[in-house]
Amino acid sequence: MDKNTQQLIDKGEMLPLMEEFYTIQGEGFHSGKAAYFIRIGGCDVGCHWCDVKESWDANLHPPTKTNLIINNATSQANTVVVTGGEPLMWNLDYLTDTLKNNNIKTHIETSGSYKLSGTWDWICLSPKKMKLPLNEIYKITDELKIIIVNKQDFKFAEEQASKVSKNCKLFLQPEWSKRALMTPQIVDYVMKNPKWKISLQIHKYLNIP
Ligand SMILES: C[S@@+](CC[C@H](N)C(=O)[O-])C[C@H]1O[C@@H](n2cnc3c(N)ncnc32)[C@H](O)[C@@H]1O
Ligand SMILES: Nc1nc2[nH]cc(C(=O)O)c2c(=O)[nH]1
Ligand code: SF4
Ligand SMILES: [Mg+2]
Repeated sequence: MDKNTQQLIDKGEMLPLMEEFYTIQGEGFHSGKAAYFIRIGGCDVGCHWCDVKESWDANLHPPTKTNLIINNATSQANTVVVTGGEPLMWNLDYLTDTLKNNNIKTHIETSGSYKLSGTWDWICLSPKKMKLPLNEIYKITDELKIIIVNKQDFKFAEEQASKVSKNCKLFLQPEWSKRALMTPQIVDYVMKNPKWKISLQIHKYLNIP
């Protein structure tokens, strides 16, 4: 990569964009809400069940001018969800400052394993055992979303819930390929522990992006 592109990436004026699409938020607290998704490439967390492994190698996703992404988003939506890959691998200050100047709500989906950048109206933290969130994000996270792959993940969920603020919304989401086995266990767990809610990936049931 040339020096100029690298400098623009460092300033957040370019980002390795994988895809952008206007859809319905399918997960968690804002499930059902129309939102423009910006998926930035690059992730080194390595969840074996990740549903966007194509995002992992940032080099496969061309550096794109952040202003172009912003223009596309603001012409279509009033809420943007920044996801990846792991979006916090990149400087998101320029993206979110400009979106907010345009009165767009900024939401992020993150594992929290990199330093926070950007200004957020909504932070959805989905911690991963292989690369835990940095401590700084727990207290400011609006929503904790734990992926349930097996029974041990309920214990992990409670450990992670003990670190967030008391106002943080708590969600358990079945890992997609294990949903037949784990969804009934989540239903049972939520009825016994009603501080949690279940989050289904409704976009996958609706066959939308
Ligand atoms: C693809 S990740 C990208 C953002 C960030 N890397 C993260 O993990 O939060 C977006 C959301 O999808 C969840 N997710 C990924 N693969 C999944 C799967 N197979 N089943 C259920 N949820 C999944 C993640 O835990 C995260 O909450
Ligand atoms: N519709 C829809 N909702 C989503 N919520 C979180 C997603 C993500 O991949 O981060 C996602 C996604 O990929 N599609
Ligand atoms: S942290 Fe997110 S993007 Fe990275 S592997 Fe895990 S689910 Fe996929
Ligand atoms: Mg997804």
